[in-house]
Amino acid sequence: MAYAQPQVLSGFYSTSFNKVNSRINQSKQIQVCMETQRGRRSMMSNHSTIKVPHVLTVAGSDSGAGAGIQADLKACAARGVFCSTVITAVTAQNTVGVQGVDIVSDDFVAKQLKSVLSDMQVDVVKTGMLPSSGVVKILHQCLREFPVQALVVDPVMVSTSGDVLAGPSILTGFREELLPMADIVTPNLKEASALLGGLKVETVSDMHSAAKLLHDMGPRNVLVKGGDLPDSLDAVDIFFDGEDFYELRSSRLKTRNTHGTGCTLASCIAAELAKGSSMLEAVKAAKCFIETALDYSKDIVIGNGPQGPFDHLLRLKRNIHNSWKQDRFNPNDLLLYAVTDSRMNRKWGRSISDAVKAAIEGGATIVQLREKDIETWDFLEAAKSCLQICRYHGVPLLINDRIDIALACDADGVHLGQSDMPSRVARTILGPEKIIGVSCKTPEQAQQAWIDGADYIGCGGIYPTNTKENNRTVGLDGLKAVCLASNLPVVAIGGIGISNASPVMAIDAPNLKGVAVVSALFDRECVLTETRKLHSVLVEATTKTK
Ligand SMILES: Nc1ncnc2c1ncn2[C@@H]1O[C@H](COP(=O)(O)OP(=O)(O)O)[C@@H](O)[C@H]1O
Ligand SMILES: Cc1ncc(COP(=O)(O)O)c(N)n1
Ligand SMILES: [Mg+2]
Repeated sequence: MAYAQPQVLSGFYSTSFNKVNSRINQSKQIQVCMETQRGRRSMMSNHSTIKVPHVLTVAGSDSGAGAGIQADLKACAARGVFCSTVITAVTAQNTVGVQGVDIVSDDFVAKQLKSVLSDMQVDVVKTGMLPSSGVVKILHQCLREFPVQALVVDPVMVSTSGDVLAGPSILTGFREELLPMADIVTPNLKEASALLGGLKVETVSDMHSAAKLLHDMGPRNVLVKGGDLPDSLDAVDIFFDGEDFYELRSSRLKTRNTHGTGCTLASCIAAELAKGSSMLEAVKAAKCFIETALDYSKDIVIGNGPQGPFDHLLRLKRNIHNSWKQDRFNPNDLLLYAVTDSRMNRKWGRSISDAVKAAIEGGATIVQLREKDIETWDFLEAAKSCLQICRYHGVPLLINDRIDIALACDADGVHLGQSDMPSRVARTILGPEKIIGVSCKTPEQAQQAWIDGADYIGCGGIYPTNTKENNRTVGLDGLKAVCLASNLPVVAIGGIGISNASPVMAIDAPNLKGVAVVSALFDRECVLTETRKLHSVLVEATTKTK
């Protein structure tokens, strides 16, 4: 079967996703910027207890720390998820290859599995090196006894260096026990071929066929990874959910440091699932992470062999290198901008921090506290507790108007109106590292905000709204004029919700990064559900080719 040739998108980190309709064989090109795909919906149960998203990896140890358990731990740490470990084998491994394998006994694997699963509220299990059919059987039994939210199976068989990590004896266990209970299986070309009894899997077209055949073995989703596709300019993976095929393409980085990409990809998928992402979102986020991490690490030198490890913790490194400019504000964080309103919270009987927590669980990517009618003391206390929640999830917290509150709680920045403190004065007070946003209705105001050292512009009201009295509506034309005139990223605000966010995002302006919402999230019974719905709408809108 021939598949439509996807167009390769240009630009830095331009992972692209090409949905191929399985029936009519037409393709739809969609692009996702990796930074917008951060899953942030972890599960927190109530005010005082925080449920940490938890992945359990069942895999082998790699002494060189590029792959296996070590890669899984680092990948989960990088994605903000707790990771526990059941070790199935200890390998003596470096950048040259695998010098030895010591298999952990079936009984002791069972003991580790029971220890963790019986006690630690695991959300997602991810498997890597399973060196014997006995281990596959034990895992199958344990997962029946202790069911988890999702199972990610990376059917590791041979290392990149060509050394065997699990022999053909495990194939039956995979086919009969693990794949039918898997939510996703992520074979590379060789593994897909082995699972399919030696079928040739060498081209993108072969990968489509393999994904379909593997899906028939029972897993809910299949990702056939094309890291080893010969002569491919892109790193192409094929995702099949049983209905549609997606070609996930990212630029192929020229680097020797690709040892552990498969383990990392599967762990990232597991981590995103544990945080509440859908499968496709999780896979896209994981693919984007690999591309960024490989690019960041392409020139590092560890070891003398042909297969180096890469650096998973690039974010921490960036901080160490003090390049704060990249880290302090990411314009893509404007995607789903939640603005609180104390009146609405009172109406629905929830605290500010409960509202913020639910919005973040639903996918809010930045939060602004806009509390017009509370005492300073109460505002500061609320800001402190919201900041704790935001920091935990890596979501920036801004304060509306009140520079004093922002400074007192060390929030990430402020949002200012045209009649508040001018942004150039705010910048001198707050210093270079804080985020400053400014509300603008006209191209002139947008130009001024840039001159004054703001980081982003809030443009609105787009549609009529009751949240802000006497607020002139600028409409989609006004938004477009501001975007065109602005050197800064823009977030649209005013009367936007699930039903009308798509046309806003569809205006042809690359610096329009997202929508800010008040009532659509907070004047509703369930903030979490509404935020989730809006998040899906925005992800869909930003991934469609304009
Ligand atoms: N040089 C590369 N540049 C960009 N992405 C890559 C590169 N090599 C592998 N990948 C990606 O890393 C992930 C793991 O793929 P692969 O290397 O095929 O699996 P495995 O490590 O299990 O053999 C895939 O998403 C693949 O596209
Ligand atoms: C313990 C262990 N698990 C998995 C892999 C596969 O990783 P890669 O395919 O990148 O070599 C590995 N080399 N070692
Ligand atoms: Mg690899």
